[in-house]
Amino acid sequence: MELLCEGLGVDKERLKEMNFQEGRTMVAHYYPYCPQPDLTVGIASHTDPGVLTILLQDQRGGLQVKRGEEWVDVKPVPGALVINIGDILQIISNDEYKSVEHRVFANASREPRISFAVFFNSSDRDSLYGPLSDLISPEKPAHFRQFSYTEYMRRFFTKELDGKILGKLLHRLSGTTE
Ligand SMILES: O=C(O)CCC(=O)C(=O)O
Ligand SMILES: [Fe+2]
Repeated sequence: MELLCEGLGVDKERLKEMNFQEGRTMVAHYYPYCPQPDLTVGIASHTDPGVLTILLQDQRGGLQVKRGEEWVDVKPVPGALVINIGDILQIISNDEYKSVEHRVFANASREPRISFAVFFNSSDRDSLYGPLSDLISPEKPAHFRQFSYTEYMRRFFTKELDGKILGKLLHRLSGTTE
């Protein structure tokens, strides 16, 4: 978190106040062998809703991230952690950081695929979030409106996972703010 604040040039107390460490959740994923991997997916394309995700994947592979219009394999490296930027970081950084769209193929290998993710989310569900005031200026107005985490998660879970939903939900510049 301190590195993030340094990168953004904002006071580290600003992120501490948001209690993202306390709102962390760990999830274990188990992808069983899929005999017809061309007919389905492991996890459909999505961005993670929180601030950051730390992910440990095993050696089977299958995780991809979207770079521009291209899907790129995230090759498993023993002992390496994958850090994903989530939607909330994109919002509070006023688009300085972009959340990453990713997906997982169905597991074609006979052995199950296992991954562990730690999601850093807000623990304070009712406070209002939006771009940090230090990052807003006449040259760079707020790209997102204010919202509570409860509102954001309700919208996240009532939409199907379909690529990047954040722009459609809260982005002021896209013309589709709901
Ligand atoms: O299993 C993986 O490698 C990715 C899991 C994931 O994207 C998620 O839990 O949000
Ligand atoms: Fe994810």
